[in-house]
Amino acid sequence: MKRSDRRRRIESAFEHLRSSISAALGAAENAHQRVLDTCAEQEHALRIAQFGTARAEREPEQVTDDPADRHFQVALRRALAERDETFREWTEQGPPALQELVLGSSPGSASGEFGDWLGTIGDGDTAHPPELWRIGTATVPDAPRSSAFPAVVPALDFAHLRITTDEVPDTAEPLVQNLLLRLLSHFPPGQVRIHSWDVARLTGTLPDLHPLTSADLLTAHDPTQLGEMLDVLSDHVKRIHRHALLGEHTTVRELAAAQGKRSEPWRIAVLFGNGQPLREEQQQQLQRIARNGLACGIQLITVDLPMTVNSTFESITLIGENRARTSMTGPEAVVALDDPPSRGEAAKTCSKIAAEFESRRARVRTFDDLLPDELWQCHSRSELQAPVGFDEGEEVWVRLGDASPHTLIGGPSGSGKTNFLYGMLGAMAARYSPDELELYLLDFKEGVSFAQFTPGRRDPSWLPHAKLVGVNVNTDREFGLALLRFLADEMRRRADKAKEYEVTKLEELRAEDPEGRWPRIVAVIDEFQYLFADRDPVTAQATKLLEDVARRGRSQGIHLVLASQDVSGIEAFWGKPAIFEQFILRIALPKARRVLTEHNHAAMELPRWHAVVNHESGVKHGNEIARIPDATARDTFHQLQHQLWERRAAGSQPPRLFDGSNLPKLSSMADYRTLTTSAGTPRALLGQVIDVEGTAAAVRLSRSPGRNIAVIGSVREDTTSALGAAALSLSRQHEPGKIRFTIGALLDDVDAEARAVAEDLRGRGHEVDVVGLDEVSATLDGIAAGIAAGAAEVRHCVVLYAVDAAQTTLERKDPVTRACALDSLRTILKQGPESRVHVIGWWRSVQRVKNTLGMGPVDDIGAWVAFDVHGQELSTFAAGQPVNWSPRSRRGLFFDRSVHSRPEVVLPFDLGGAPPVPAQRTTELAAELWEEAGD
Ligand SMILES: Nc1ncnc2c1ncn2[C@@H]1O[C@H](COP(=O)(O)OP(=O)(O)OP(=O)(O)O)[C@@H](O)[C@H]1O
Repeated sequence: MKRSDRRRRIESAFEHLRSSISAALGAAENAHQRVLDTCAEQEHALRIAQFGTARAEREPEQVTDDPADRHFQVALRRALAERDETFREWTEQGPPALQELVLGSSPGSASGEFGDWLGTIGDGDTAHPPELWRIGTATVPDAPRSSAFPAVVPALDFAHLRITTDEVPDTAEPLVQNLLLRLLSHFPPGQVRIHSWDVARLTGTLPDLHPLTSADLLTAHDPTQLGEMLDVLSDHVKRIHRHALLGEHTTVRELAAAQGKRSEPWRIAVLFGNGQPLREEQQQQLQRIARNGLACGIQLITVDLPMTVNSTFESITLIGENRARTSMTGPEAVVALDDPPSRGEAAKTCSKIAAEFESRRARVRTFDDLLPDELWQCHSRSELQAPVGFDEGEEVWVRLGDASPHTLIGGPSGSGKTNFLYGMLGAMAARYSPDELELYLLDFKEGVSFAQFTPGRRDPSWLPHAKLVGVNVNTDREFGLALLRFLADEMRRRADKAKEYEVTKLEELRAEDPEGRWPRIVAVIDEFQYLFADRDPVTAQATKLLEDVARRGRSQGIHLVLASQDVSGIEAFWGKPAIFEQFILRIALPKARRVLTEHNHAAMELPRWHAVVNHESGVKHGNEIARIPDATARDTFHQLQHQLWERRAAGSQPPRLFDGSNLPKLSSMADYRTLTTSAGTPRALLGQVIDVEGTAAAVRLSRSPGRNIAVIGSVREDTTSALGAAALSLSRQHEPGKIRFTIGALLDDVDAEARAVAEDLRGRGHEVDVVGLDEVSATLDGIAAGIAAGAAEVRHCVVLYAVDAAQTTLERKDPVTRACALDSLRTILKQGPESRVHVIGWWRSVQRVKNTLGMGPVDDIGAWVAFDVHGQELSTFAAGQPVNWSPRSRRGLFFDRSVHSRPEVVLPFDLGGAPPVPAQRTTELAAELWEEAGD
C-alpha cells in the first residue's frame, strides 16, 4: 500500500471519529438542555402550586421575576389546565345542585330571602325541623368560574356554632341576629327561646331582638351572671334527661319525631366573649352543656370564646368586610354574609312574634287542648305520659314510668282533685288504647265521682280502659285491700312471666313477648287515707300491700295514683318512708299541704284551678305550675268517653262497678247465673265477697260432718236475704225431684219472706214443705228418724227462719220418752250432712245458736254468716281465733271453717221482689235481746 493512501485512510478515520464525538457531544448537550427546561418548569410549577394557581395567574410577578419566561408560561398553562379539569364537574354541577338541595331541605325562613318571610308568624313542623340554615352566599375565588352557592350552617339540635372575629365580637352581631331571626320566624312563637350573655355589655346585645324580652322569649343575662345562665341551661339538661328521655329515645328530636310533636322548646344560648377563656369551672360547665345540650335541644352560639370541645361545633371565621369562612364550606370558599334586614323591620318582626306568643299564652286552654289529634296512637312500653294543664299556653305533662312510678295528689276539698284526675285520665285514655292502659278507680269519698266511667241508666257508654270502678266505699275499706291484693297478684304474675323470658321489667317483657297483652295499669285511690283510718288489721294489711305494690309495681308497669284532701292522711304517709319515697310525682292543688317538701310552699300561692306538678318528689326545683282546664263541665270528658266507647273492641266488657251504697242483685250475679245442675258438689250462695271480681260467698254442701250453715243476726233483711239466696242458689243446681226443701217459718215477722222463697222454689218445680211453729217439732223428729233409718235419697235442705224463736217449743219434752225436738235438731245438725240432710238456719244471736247446740262443740256449724254481731262473740265459731269486727249496716262476716283461715266481709244480696225495708231490728226482738244482755 502506498504511504499516501494509508494516511488518507487514517485521516478519514480520524474525521469519522471526530464527527462521531461531536455528534455524541451535541446529543448530550440537547439532553442537558431538556433536563434544564423541565427543571425550570417544575420549579415554576412548584411555586405556582405553593402560591395558588389562581393567584399565580392574577399576580405572576409574585411568583417569578420574569412572567414572560417561557418556562413559567408553560408551567402556568399546565397548572390551569389541570385545575380546570379537576373543577370541571363541580363547576358544571356543584352550585346549582347545592342551590336545589338547600331549597328543598331548608324551606321558608330557613333559607329564603328575608323579604319572603320576615314579619310572618311561623308554623314550621317542630317534629321535623330543617337541619341547615342560610347565613350567606359562598364562592370559591380560586375556581375557574366562580359560581355562587348558598352557605348554610346546621342549627338547633344539629350542632353548636363557634364564631371567631378579628377580636371585634360586635362584628358577629348581624350574622347571629340574622340566624336567630330565621329560627324564630320558622316555628310557632315560643318554640325557640334565646338566652344571651355578653361579657362586655350590660344591655344592648342583639338590639333588634330586644322586643322578645317582654314575652320571655329572650333572656339577656347580666355580664357578671354567666353562672346563672349556665345553671338555667344545666337544669334544663338535667330535667330533660331525667324525664323526657327515659324511654327508647336519646334525644328530644327523636322523641318529637316519634310523637309528631315537640314537648320542649329549643333553647339557644348566645355567648359573646372577648377572646379570653372563661374561668375554669364555668368553662367546664359550658363544656358539659355543649356535650349534652344538643340532645335536649340546647344550642350554643359562641363568639370569640375559646373552648376545648370541638366535636359538636361548626365554626365561622369572620375575615372582614362581612365575609367569612366556615367549617361547612371549607377554607377555599368565601362566604359573603347576608345583609341584615333594616333595624325597624327586624324589631317589628320580633314584636310581632312576642305579641303572638303572649296572646297564645293568654288563650284559655280547654280540656280539648289536652287531647291528641288522633286517638290511641301512643304505646306505653316505657311509660305513660300526657299533658294535664298549661303553663302560659304551653302544655305541662305528667309521666308515669320507671323514674316516676306513682303519684300523690293533694288539695283541700273543692280545690279540684277530682277534676284534675278526670283531666289526667282523659288525656291518657285518649292517647293510649285499652291494650296499652287499664284503669282501676276507687273513690273512698261519699259520692259517685267515678261512676260516670260505667254504663248508667241514661247513658250506656263506659270508659273502655276502666276495668273496675269502686264508689261509695268509705265504709268498705276491705275493697281498698281487695284492689291492692289484686294489684299485688298481677304484679307477681307479670314478674313470673318476665322471669320466663329471663327479663325483669315490663318494658323488656313487652319486647320479648310482642304479641302478649301487657297494658300499664293505673290504679287511682281517691281519699286513700281511709285505708289507714283505724288501728286495725285492715290498716296493717293495707300498709303492707301498699308498700309492696309501691316498691315493686314500678318495674311491672303498675302505677298508683293516690289522692287526698286530708293533711293527716298524707302525714301518716310521711311516717312510712318506704311507701312515700316511691311517690315521686307530686301534684299539689291550691293550698295543699304536705304534698310537696317542707320548704316548698308553691301550692300556698297558687291561684284557683292551678296545680304544682312536680316530678322531683316535691323539691322546689321540680315545680312546674299548670293551669288545669275544666274536665268535668258539659261536653268535656263525657264527650271523649263517648268517642272512646264507640272505638272499643268488639266484645269489650264494661268495668265492674262496686257501689257500696247498693246491694248486689242475686239475679245478675255471674256466680249465680252460671250455676247449673251439672256442677259437682252444690254451693249455697250467701252474699258477695268484697273483692275485685265480685265473687259470691259460697258454701259447699258436701256429704261430710259440719256442712250446715248458720245465719246469725237480728237484722231481718240481711238474714232472710242470706237464707233465701242459699235456697235459691241450691235449687238452680238440682233438677226437680233431686232436692227437697223443708222451710221452717218460725217467726211471724218473717213468714212472708219464708213463704215467698217457698213459692219461688215451687215455681222451679221443687218439692217444698213449709212448717210453722206448731209443726216444726214433729217435722224435725221425722227428719231425725229418717236419718237414723239411712241416708236420704235426694238432698234435703232444712231452711229454718228464726230457729231460736222455736226454742221453747223444741225444748218441750215428750212426757213418755223424755225426748224433745231439740235433740232431733241436734241429731240432724250432727249426722244429717253425711246423709244429704243440711240445716241452713237463722239464729238471732250467737248465744241462741249456742243454746241450740247445747254443751256440745260448735263444729256442727261448719260455716256461718253473721250480721250485726260483734267480733269477740264470734271467736268460738272461728276456731277460737280473735275476730276483729265491728258490725256495720248491710254488711256481714262470713266464715267457712273448711276453706277460710279468717272470716271475710260480705254484702247480702238484693233478692229482688219487694223493695228492701230499712234495716232495723224488730222492736219486740230488740227488747228481748236487751233483756238477755241484762241477764
Ligand atoms: N280546673 C277547673 N276549672 C273550672 N272548674 C273547676 C276546675 N277544677 C274544679 N272545678 C270545679 O270545682 C268544683 C270542685 O272540684 P272537684 O270536685 O274536682 O274538687 P275536689 O278537690 O275533688 O273536691 P272534693 O274533694 O270536695 O270532691 C267542681 O264543681 C268543678 O267543676
